[in-house]
Amino acid sequence: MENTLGLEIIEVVEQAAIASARWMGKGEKNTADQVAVEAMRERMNRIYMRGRIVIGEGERDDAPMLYIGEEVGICSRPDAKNFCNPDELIEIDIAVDPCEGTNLVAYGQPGSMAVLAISEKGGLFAAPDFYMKKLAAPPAAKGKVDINKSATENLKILAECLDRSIEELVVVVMKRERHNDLIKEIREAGARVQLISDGDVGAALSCGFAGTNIHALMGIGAAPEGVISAAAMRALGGHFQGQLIYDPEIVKTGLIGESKEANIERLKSMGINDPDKVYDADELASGETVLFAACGITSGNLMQGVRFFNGGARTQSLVISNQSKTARFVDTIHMFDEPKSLQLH
Ligand SMILES: O=C(COP(=O)(O)O)[C@@H](O)[C@H](O)[C@H](O)[C@H](O)COP(=O)(O)O
Ligand SMILES: [Mn+2]
Ligand SMILES: [Mn+2]
Repeated sequence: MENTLGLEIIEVVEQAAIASARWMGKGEKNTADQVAVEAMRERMNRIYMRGRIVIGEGERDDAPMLYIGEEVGICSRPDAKNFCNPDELIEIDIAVDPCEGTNLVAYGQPGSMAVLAISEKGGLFAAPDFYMKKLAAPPAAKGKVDINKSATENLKILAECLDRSIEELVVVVMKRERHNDLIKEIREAGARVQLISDGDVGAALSCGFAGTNIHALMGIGAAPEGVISAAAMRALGGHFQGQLIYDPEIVKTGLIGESKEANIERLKSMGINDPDKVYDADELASGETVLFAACGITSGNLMQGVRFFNGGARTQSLVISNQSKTARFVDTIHMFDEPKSLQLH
């Protein structure tokens, strides 16, 4: 599954990032998102694969493209037999966020990226469009920190695992009213907090690498992004746990239905009978093969954003595979027409 797909998905995220980056700083988040979706879908549909979107642009936006359940890839087409033998290809599930951090792109802020995760059919948790309480931490703390423990306890464990003091830890938390108590607790425990407005996939991913100066992600973000983060952390060997949040009182945004009871029913109808279950990375991304790819739209901790020059652009991407056990940073020059020069950096 991995061989050529690992290379093709780089181009998928690159094309989405380039399209979105053209709208960087223009204050139009919907356009920045839409062009990324179109570019991602267009490139994805040129891959010889039988893919199905399990996490996509679906529920929140009622999107017409890359919606949950959409079949993608040449070998999913009705006329597939003219191009490939679909029976020889395994079916794969795909989780996408063509523009993760649409606000970041629209306002020219750091940390936005085009991302996707891939596994065999059934290998990615088809998370409902709910919120998710998340805990991400570096590989050294895998299985040691625990989302059921308090932030204070986890910071003590994390400090031990990373052989540093709590004061030397940085925790990323989304700047939301629902996190006021969490932020207070982290600060009182002695750690430092990096508040972000958007983009918790990038924050989770940053925990997987030493040198980012980010040691944990705590708090509540969106569930689909949680699955994508889990896929990356599973492939990297980092820690990730997620727990669905279905009580509108907790998230304080009113975006997940009117009542806790109705949400529990909705989860049941999706086959989720234990709404409080804590999922770890191996459950959210359970497939034998898990591939993750991201391309920076605006610059972040791990990747530079898209840099346009006369006739071309330069991108930086990251592809992680649990099979080849590689985290590959890919630096690409894209030649649109005939550039007068090729930008080296
Ligand atoms: O920032 C985010 C937005 O993603 P996108 O719409 O693709 O640009 C995600 O990283 C977050 O996980 C999440 O969507 C956010 O926390 C939702 O929470 P809220 O803004 O409080 O409704
Ligand atoms: Mn997102
Ligand atoms: Mn998005």
